[in-house]
Amino acid sequence: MRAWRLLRKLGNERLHFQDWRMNCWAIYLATKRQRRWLTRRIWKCIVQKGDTVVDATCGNGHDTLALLKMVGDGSGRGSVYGMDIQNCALESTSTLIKESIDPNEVQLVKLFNLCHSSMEEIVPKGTLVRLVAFNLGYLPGGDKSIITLPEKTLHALDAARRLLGPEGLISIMVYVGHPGGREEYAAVQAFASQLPGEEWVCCKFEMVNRPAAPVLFLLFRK
Ligand SMILES: C[S@@+](CC[C@H](N)C(=O)[O-])C[C@H]1O[C@@H](n2cnc3c(N)ncnc32)[C@H](O)[C@@H]1O
Repeated sequence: MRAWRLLRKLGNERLHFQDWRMNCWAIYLATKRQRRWLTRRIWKCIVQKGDTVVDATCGNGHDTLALLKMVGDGSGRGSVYGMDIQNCALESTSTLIKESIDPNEVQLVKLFNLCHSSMEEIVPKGTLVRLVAFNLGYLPGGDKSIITLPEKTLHALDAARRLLGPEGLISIMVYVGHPGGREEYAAVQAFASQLPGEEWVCCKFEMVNRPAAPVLFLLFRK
């Protein structure tokens, strides 16, 4: 889907929610729930049933589950490759999925204890990935000293770039409020800025009057 079609679709969505809060989409980044809502609305415009997608930071599994619901069509098509470097995160993800999804759909998710910089090792060669989702930072409710690191994140973004098919999306939620967050933001910004404009449309949602609010980067492949 071309970027302008996505924006038009989002614009139509917005018409269903006309109230004072909706004058600016950026307001959707104000709370965690609103951030999730906006991010998933965007993913839904891109992801189709039967697609292959990657969750590069499974955490507690909320994004993995949302992606699974988007790709599963009840006929066994669609795949979600999920990874995290913490076993406890993968266990939470696995439990959430088993509790929330029809057992037939559970097998569409493949979870790996792996650094996202190695994501190319688990996605079968030749597979065109529709979406790669990054939710950076630390595991909510977990050890806050275990965070995503700019160097690994940059390798992972490069791997995601190679895996992504045409009209696909790399979605990156960056948290700037914890130590190291600003450096990671700068690294993601630098990565997005150097992607060629003929092939990529890169943008970000950023709260201009809340410097510590998370920033959503969207890298669309034309
Ligand atoms: C903000 S949480 C993700 C939240 C998750 N998307 C959800 O919906 O609950 C970030 C996760 O990234 C994981 N992580 C940190 N470094 C990583 C790496 N190099 N590769 C993969 N996962 C990593 C952390 O263990 C943590 O669980």
